[in-house]
Amino acid sequence: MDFATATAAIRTRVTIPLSFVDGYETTAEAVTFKGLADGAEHLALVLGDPGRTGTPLVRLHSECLTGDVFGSARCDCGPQLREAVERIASQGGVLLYLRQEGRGIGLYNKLDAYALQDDGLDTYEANTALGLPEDGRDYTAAAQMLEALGIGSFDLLTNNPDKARQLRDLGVDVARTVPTGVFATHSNTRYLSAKVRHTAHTIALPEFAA
Ligand SMILES: Nc1nc2c(ncn2[C@@H]2O[C@H](COP(=O)(O)OP(=O)(O)OP(=O)(O)O)[C@@H](O)[C@H]2O)c(=O)[nH]1
Ligand SMILES: [Zn+2]
Repeated sequence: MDFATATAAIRTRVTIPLSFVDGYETTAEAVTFKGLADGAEHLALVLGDPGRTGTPLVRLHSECLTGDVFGSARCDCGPQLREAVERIASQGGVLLYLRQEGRGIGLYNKLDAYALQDDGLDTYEANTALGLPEDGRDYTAAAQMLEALGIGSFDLLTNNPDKARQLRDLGVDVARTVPTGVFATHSNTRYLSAKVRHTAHTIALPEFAA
């Protein structure tokens, strides 16, 4: 890895048994860090055996309190997170749970943006109308976490081309991107189609969402 940021170090590793409401169970090693570039409390979950298949699977999941915790149907973050845990546990790899709520603008700003969306703006236009970036995420801390964990070349589970682009620009060895699931419903179609329009996400939208 070759990026111009100080190296981060592992702070604590602790085992957490995971038990989901649908019955799926696995075990994660939760890892915390010292010296992350943005000072946030990002968390890594090491799942399965990352060295077993030769190519670990990695996901950078940005925090979404409403979707991840409360099951909000305005987005598909909750089902994506659930899918990622199982796929990574099966291949072996790491889920980076990044504290980048609302694509980096924070929870309250995201909810302000939701209110503007209810008046007709799309998810990116609403950020701009608030004087905030469409997508304020920087993945330097993610690169530091992968380096501290000793993850070399890996598959990146994402439909967002900016994640792979930023990591590669930081010198991270993304072998290939693997598409993450898209969980389209009538409630989140505007959110998904805005991703395709604004950030060229590789999402095949179902008929009702296109
Ligand atoms: N500002 C804003 N953020 C949103 C909105 N809906 C969801 N988010 C945030 O978008 C982020 C979704 O992150 P990710 O799951 O990494 O999704 P992604 O960037 O599309 O990338 P992939 O899922 O990897 O393809 C989370 O931080 C959510 O809180 C919205 O309407 N406005
Ligand atoms: Zn979400």
